[in-house]
Amino acid sequence: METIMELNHVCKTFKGFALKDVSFSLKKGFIMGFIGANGAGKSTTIRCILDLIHPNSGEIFLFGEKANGNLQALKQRIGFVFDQDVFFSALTVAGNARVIAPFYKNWDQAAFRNYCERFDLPLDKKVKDLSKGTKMKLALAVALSHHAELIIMDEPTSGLDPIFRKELLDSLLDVIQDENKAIFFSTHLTADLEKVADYITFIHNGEIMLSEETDQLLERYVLIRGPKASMTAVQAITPIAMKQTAFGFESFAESVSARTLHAADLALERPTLEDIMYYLGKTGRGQVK
Ligand SMILES: Nc1ncnc2c1ncn2[C@@H]1O[C@H](COP(=O)(O)OP(=O)(O)OP(=O)(O)O)[C@@H](O)[C@H]1O
Repeated sequence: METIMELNHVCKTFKGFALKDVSFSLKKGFIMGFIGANGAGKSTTIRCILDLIHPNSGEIFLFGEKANGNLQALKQRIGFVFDQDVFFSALTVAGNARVIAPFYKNWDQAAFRNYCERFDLPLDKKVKDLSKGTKMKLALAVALSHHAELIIMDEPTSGLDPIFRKELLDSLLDVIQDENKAIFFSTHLTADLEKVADYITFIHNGEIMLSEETDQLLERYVLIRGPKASMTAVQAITPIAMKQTAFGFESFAESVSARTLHAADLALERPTLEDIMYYLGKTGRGQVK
């Protein structure tokens, strides 16, 4: 599959924070989730991709073309959603669409109306009177209505109720049926990603800790719980992390190394993405890819 987005050794320094040597890529036909703690550098990375800020070094390619300084043309092929107000607040939803439409060669008014219906968006309501979640729905409807090949979203599900979040995730899965498209989005809601993301990229303190297939990642690690008496056996496999709990201990280890454990009083569990983020972030032990 063809690569649609590629970051090569991107660096950006602010006072007190730096994106360091950020490299990863996304292929057509896939959804990639971008995760990391508050202040890890997700929005900064997305702003670099969209040429809203300029990296100090490194290269970004979109659709095989160098993006820095050339994004105006490429933006036609990108749908983006930010967690901030980007609309004309005094205009209605329909009015905003009228203003935005001419900027996109492939604007599809029928698709926009369809998404408005599907997302329960009131066409005749002024944007300033919409709730935060409804504004997010509008941003999504716009992003999906000009046949973008690459959808980039910064925290699209924040402020959305669980029902709409589910609808949104279903819409993303619909969009990705077209194998020529790809979706990249940051979120703190890792459970959502386990449902839809083919790939996960994890950033920690401005560095990419890992970028790999979600299934592979979830299988790579294991959570081990047991009574204090079994701690020595688990320590012997040199787990990535281990902590005492009220009932014994919890340990986070590579699945491969845990294969040698046979104690009957140990419970081995597949970690969630949140567990993986927590333990790799805390120990700084992600594999740089
Ligand atoms: N224009 C700027 N000038 C100086 N520092 C900045 C600027 N933009 C971002 N930063 C800093 O860069 C760091 C990373 O911020 P960023 O918004 O990329 O994190 P994030 O991973 O998106 O966090 P969150 O999940 O909280 O949204 C933060 O410490 C932030 O204060």
